[in-house]
Amino acid sequence: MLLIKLSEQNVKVKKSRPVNLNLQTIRFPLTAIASILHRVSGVITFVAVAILLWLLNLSLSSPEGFTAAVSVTDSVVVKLVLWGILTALFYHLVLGIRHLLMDFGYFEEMETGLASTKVSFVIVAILSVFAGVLVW
Ligand code: HEM
Repeated sequence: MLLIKLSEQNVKVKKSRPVNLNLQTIRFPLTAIASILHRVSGVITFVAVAILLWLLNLSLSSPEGFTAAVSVTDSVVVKLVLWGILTALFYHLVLGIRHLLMDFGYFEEMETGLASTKVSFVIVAILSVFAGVLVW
């Protein structure tokens, strides 16, 4: 009996809490998405350093190694990976500079923060096209 009463009380307490666990109703603002992607691009860049150092080492090891490195980068999949790495690096760089500017007190208001995010996205898109031209 006591247990039932206690569990009824529990249910009442839980029901009165303002919870919103329906993920489909939660919308992140653009600035939050930019921030999450900045961390993701940082992790991609971190992993990419190992891949690029391996490729550099292979290309510098010997003339045969250089030919091997060239043939590795000849495949479409590897080109796509390299393009993704460069895009992530450009994203991290541009949004990182925006972040540092915010640390200095710029773009901290809602409107300027949103505007600087949009401008950063456009710059990254242009640099991403440039990366594609470099890779292909
Ligand atoms: C090899 C190069 C780099 C790697 C592997 C790297 C990696 C990372 C990672 C993993 C984070 C996320 C840390 C976290 O959210 O807890 C981060 C944050 C950050 N990175 Fe980089 N990064 C690199 C280069 C750069 C460059 C060139 C800039 C210049 C703009 C930069 C600016 C920043 C800033 C400002 C943050 C802090 C963001 C925040 O506090 O939310 N990073 N970096």
